[in-house]
Amino acid sequence: MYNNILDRILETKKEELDGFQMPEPMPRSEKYSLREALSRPHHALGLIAEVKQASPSKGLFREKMNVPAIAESYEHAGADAVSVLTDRTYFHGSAENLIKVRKSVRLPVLRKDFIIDERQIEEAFRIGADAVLLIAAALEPDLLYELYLAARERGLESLVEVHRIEEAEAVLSKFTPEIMGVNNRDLKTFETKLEVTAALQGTIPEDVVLVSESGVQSAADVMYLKNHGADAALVGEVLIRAHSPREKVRELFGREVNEHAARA
Ligand SMILES: O=P(O)(O)OC[C@@H](O)[C@@H](O)c1c[nH]c2ccccc12
Repeated sequence: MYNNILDRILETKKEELDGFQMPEPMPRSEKYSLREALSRPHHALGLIAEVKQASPSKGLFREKMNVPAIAESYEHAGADAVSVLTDRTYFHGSAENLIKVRKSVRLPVLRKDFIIDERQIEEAFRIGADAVLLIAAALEPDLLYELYLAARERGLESLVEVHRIEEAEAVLSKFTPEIMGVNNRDLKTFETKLEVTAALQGTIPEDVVLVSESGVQSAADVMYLKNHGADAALVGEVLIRAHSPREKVRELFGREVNEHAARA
């Protein structure tokens, strides 16, 4: 029936959109640029730290999540941006979580969801997101480009996510996003291999900010990505599971990685 989890998620998303309610616009605070933040990161490798309570592959990461406290600890640890899952069904996310993060940090906030309809872009704008995720595996190139333009019209940036070279080439044959994500997670097996980022670095143009997503577990992983073309990493599970997200960021992105980069 589904050749991967994404097909199942997208079917649910389409049903959810039938009952879609557009939220009232939040008062917009300052606009933060994700591209700018990732172009001059606090550490040797940029960091988008993720607020994600559960996932289809791993289940629940935490019973309860103090979202403002987690977001603040990310900011104090030197994250360059915060990614917030707003998908409710499979990730226990919510628009409310994004609003809480928006109110807690002075950083770019990325809306992480399965966006297939312009109404979700308008919603992202209204709840205070600075950027949205657009998943190439979920969108035909024309629709992906339309949603990218719809985001840009609202002053929102897009992180265009690919899983393999063919997807990247299909996107790049149409337009060049300012920020691209390489998702190291195989949507069929849920296995993550950081080599996926290394394999794609030659395909993604130099002037595109390259974010490696998923599977980062250690400082060695961060150094590997730094040495294989990534400008930033998007990290969720290890941070959300950590007793102290702030300590975990320091362990993964801190001194050792900065010293290594300085020597390189
Ligand atoms: O928890 P991890 O392995 O650090 O992965 C984070 C992030 O990359 C992952 O949550 C993700 C990447 N792309 C997505 C698209 C939808 C939902 C989730 C994602």
